[in-house]
Amino acid sequence: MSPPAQPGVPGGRGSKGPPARKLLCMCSLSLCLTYLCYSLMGGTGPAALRSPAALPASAAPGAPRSPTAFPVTAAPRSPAGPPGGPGAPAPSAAPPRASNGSREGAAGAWLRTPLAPGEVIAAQSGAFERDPQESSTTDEELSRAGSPGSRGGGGSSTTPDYGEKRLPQALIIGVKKGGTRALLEAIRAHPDVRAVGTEPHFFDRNYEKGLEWYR
Ligand SMILES: Nc1ncnc2c1ncn2[C@@H]1O[C@H](COP(=O)(O)OS(=O)(=O)O)[C@@H](OP(=O)(O)O)[C@H]1O
Repeated sequence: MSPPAQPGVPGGRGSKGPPARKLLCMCSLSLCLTYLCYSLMGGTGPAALRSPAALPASAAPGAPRSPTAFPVTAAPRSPAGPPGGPGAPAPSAAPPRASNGSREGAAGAWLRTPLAPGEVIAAQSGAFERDPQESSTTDEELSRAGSPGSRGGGGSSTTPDYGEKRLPQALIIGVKKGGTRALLEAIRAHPDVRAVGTEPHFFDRNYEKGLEWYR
């Protein structure tokens, strides 16, 4: 029969409480001091004064510290992002864009090189800007060149600006949203191609108007 342990006596049952609490307090205090020192040395801005509870788990005391794990000291962004990532610049291996705005250069760049989202519009507009001397023809140009009733049939089949009106040598047929416009624009980039600007819908809507209208 052993005597009951006296509180405060080392080795006693009751003596476990106070030292454990003291140890816990010391640990907490040291953690607080560590965090305070870390904030003063490396932290800047109001976020440095956040309480540890507000920190993410990766920045909690005891977790491995790294510059990116701490929200205040964000890692400096490198000027060039990862290759292929969103917003990444075009690879340097890509052929250079034509700077003189020539049709061949722009069209070639459009056809051969992957373009950044912002470049698509510029390249396309450069590629398909047509001067009056160009052989490609749009409906608007045809109607401007001919008389108002030139498509109504019975008129002359020649225009002063574009020569003889001829039936097409090739047709692009496709379902709606099948990419026919993209195909047309790609083919139209060739200087020897004349093409209508809008779909004439001859076979499905305007067949009754006849071939004179279609020319
Ligand atoms: N190469 C290629 N690959 C995948 N998708 C492509 C391609 N070229 C064109 N498109 C898409 O086709 C849609 C336009 O098709 P159309 O020109 O036939 O449209 S229309 O019916 O004449 O209005 C249009 O789709 P939406 O943007 O959804 O309308 C184009 O983005």
